[in-house]
Amino acid sequence: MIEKRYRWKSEQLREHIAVIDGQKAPTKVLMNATYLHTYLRQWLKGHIWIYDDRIVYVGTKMPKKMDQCEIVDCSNVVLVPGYMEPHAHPFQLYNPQSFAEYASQFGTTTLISDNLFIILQLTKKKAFSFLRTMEKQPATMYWWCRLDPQTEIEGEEQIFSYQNMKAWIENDAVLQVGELTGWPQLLEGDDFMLHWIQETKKIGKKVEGHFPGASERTLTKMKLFGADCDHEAMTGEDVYKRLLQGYTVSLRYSSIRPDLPILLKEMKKLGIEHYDECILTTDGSTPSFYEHGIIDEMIRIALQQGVPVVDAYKMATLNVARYYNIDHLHGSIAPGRIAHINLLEDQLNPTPVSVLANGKWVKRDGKAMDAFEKIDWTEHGFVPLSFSWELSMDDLQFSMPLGMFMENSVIMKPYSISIDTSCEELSDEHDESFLMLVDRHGKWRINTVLKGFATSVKGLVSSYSNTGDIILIGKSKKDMFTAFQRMKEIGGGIVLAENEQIIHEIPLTLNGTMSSKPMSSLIEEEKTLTSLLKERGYRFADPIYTLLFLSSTHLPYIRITPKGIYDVMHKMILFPTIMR
Ligand SMILES: Nc1ncnc2[nH]cnc12
Repeated sequence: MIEKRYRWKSEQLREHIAVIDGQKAPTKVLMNATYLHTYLRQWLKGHIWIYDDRIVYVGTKMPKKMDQCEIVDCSNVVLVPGYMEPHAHPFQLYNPQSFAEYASQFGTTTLISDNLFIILQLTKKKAFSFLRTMEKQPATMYWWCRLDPQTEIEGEEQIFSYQNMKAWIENDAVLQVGELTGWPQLLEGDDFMLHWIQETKKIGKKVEGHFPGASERTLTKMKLFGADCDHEAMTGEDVYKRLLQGYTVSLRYSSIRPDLPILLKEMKKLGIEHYDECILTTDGSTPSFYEHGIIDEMIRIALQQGVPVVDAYKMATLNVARYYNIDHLHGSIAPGRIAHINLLEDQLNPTPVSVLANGKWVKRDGKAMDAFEKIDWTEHGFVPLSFSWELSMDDLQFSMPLGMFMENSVIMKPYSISIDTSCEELSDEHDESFLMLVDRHGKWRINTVLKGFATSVKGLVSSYSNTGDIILIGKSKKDMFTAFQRMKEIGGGIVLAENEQIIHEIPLTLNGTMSSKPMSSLIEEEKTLTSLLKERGYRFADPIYTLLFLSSTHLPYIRITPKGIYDVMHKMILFPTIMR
């Protein structure tokens, strides 16, 4: 439950009215502003009054009372509403706090985020306490609730129990269910999923799909079940199909699918020049992808592709707010809205020089204002991993006949292993590596071979995975062991070892899945890891996503999961895990 029953108490609303009546001074006035009015689709000139965290007036008047009011002359800037990321996965090495803090510097001050890591790792009580803490930050944090774990785990029924689902869906900070990675089950008759879709729609919240490559028929059926939006369009044709079926379409630009420029080009060719039902998402990219911006970067691409200026901004503001039914709070510079405002040097440069979030300066004249509160992670149940079990060299036995062949960063196909895996170290002459997934509590393990990952990565260990279990990949059993021992010592993380030396590590001290460091450090750590892996023969776009999705069953064709090697198309475990 959210602590506050209403966004603003009755007495606060009376104060807002008192400002208009001249009995109280606003806290800030943005004077002589040229600002984008997303309802009128025009750039207007005027003064914007803010009281605490809310815009209370826009127009040509100045307030009667101005004592202790901060007056900001905006004649040299243009103002746009704060940007909204409608589909964040705030746990790609970063954490919800570090991501929000970093995103705010680029003007993205409202995030609607995946609850996957939270629902899998925390009790409901701890999770909701964390959500309440995040509400106190200058960025606005909303959430979406998964209906499936996108992997095969024991105890799924307890995590996605009736009580848990009901509490999550009814939580005021939760705006939608999805993404529906388990939609094939729904088509096959899963009434659990259908029930929660119905309950969600009943209370006016949204349902997001996950329909890559879906046919017109599937899109129609999923629409009939209740899906509202999908972010998996990979071509202009896909966008068209989704709009035709009445979906809101999230246009994506992410580290594994940087599709936006192509989508916009192809949309134009197909005659789609109306953007009101389109929104923009970076879909949980890995840290280094965000080096040059977040949603601001997507607006820039849209402008470069010739999208009309107002539409480019609307896709990042009002369209998102309208989709989620929160346009009374977000998406425009108008009375009643939360004071998320970006100050730009120029309407063609969407990266702001100054940013107001919840009425507070989070960036001023190009400088970060340190406005975010520090989080006590331990209090919220995010602690370094501790292990009460030992890995032994006996665990590193690889006698499986079936391996996983990487088609790209995330798509894996089954193949027959023909190399000798009884040796201590595999040759650098080929691209097959040992692969093991081991329970973070040490109860089970499953070993196979991964083809295509690299030619000379000796030992890579990661506690960063879909389920939080431990992945070991490498040519050398000794180096896999060395990396594992180091990962244990640092309380979780990604560790690369070679010749029994640690050559790189990314500590992930928040349950082994997220870093507590700021994004700027993390970007460097991730870049180093990627270049070390590339030097050793990793040839795809995103090794972090490879690690995350090795056990994710929403992707074809074969996965390594806590229940065993899993055939996605036939929905069956081919080789079960071995108890240790
Ligand atoms: N389905 C998913 N789960 C977790 N992270 C993601 N990033 C992009 N898609 C994701």
